[in-house]
Amino acid sequence: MKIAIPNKGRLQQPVLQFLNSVGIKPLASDERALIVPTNWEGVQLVMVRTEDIPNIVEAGAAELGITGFDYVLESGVDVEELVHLDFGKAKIVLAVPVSWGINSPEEIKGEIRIATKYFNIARNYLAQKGIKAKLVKISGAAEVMPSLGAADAIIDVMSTGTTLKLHGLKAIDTVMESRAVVIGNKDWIKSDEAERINLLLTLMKGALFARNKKMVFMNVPDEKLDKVLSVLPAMLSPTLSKLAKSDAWEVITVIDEDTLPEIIGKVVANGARDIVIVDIEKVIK
Ligand SMILES: Nc1ncnc2c1ncn2[C@@H]1O[C@H](COP(=O)(O)OP(=O)(O)OP(=O)(O)O)[C@@H](O)[C@H]1O
Ligand SMILES: O=P(O)(O)OC[C@H]1O[C@H](OP(=O)(O)OP(=O)(O)O)[C@H](O)[C@@H]1O
Ligand SMILES: [Mg+2]
Repeated sequence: MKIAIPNKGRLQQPVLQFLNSVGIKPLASDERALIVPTNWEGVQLVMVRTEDIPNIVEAGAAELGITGFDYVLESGVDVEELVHLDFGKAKIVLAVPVSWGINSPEEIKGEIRIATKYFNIARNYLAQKGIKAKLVKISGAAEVMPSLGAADAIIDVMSTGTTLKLHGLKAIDTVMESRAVVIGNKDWIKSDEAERINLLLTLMKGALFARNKKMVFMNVPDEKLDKVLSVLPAMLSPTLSKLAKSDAWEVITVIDEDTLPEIIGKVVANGARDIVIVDIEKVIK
């Protein structure tokens, strides 16, 4: 089975870390190798350009691929969107010079030139909004185009907004939101690999679900148990076991990292003791 992943760029490291959390690790091979074996027998990583991954998967050259959702839309391919991931988050925005003094696309006057590498996404967006524009196709460094005079405005990817600001531009509308996604070839389900691909997808969802979640163990005296349970969330319900040598319970539960400080504060106030917090690797549902 082949999984197409970015060979460079900002998605490469998070994708490798994510695969690592699923248990797939590239085996050492020539640094310049574009097809890399992994510790999973028969699973190979195909290292290609992030924007080429949708086409490679659609063509069936790789059963699975991990890329940005923006590139999936832009390439207009017919692939399965299998698992939406929690990294590579960015927005595609319409940005104009701050000096125009406008705050929305409706305020744009006349026909403008817009530089973008998201040609198809931009064309659809402009048609939908009824904005008259000529698209200037570029392949990067969009922010410099207005000051160069190559375009009046841009449709480009933004995360912190620092690059826009640095170039005297301002986002006036969000065209789409993007993050990394696992895509699959439409025919994969019929392939010999279907069973292994399904196992892999289950592990991926498990690793994703387990992120930012902690397993929490605590001891609670019998008379405090109801009060402690009342402040605990759990996937189904907390697990309870009676401690052998005292009139107390061990309570085991899963807590979201974001809410952990608040909940730990509450259980301590309600009488829980000896609290142990551990990372969860995967949750298979
Ligand atoms: N701040 C950001 N800037 C650009 N892309 C981002 C950002 N945050 C997330 N992404 C996502 O990462 C992917 C871009 O990766 P890609 O490898 O094409 O470009 P890169 O990281 O800019 O590398 P390069 O442009 O040098 O090839 C897109 O799917 C995009 O949505
Ligand atoms: O909102 P920000 O946090 O400032 O990030 C957005 C910038 O990052 C990317 O540039 P990159 O360095 O990838 O160069 P590129 O445009 O040549 O791909 C993107 O194209 C923007 O320029
Ligand atoms: Mg880039």
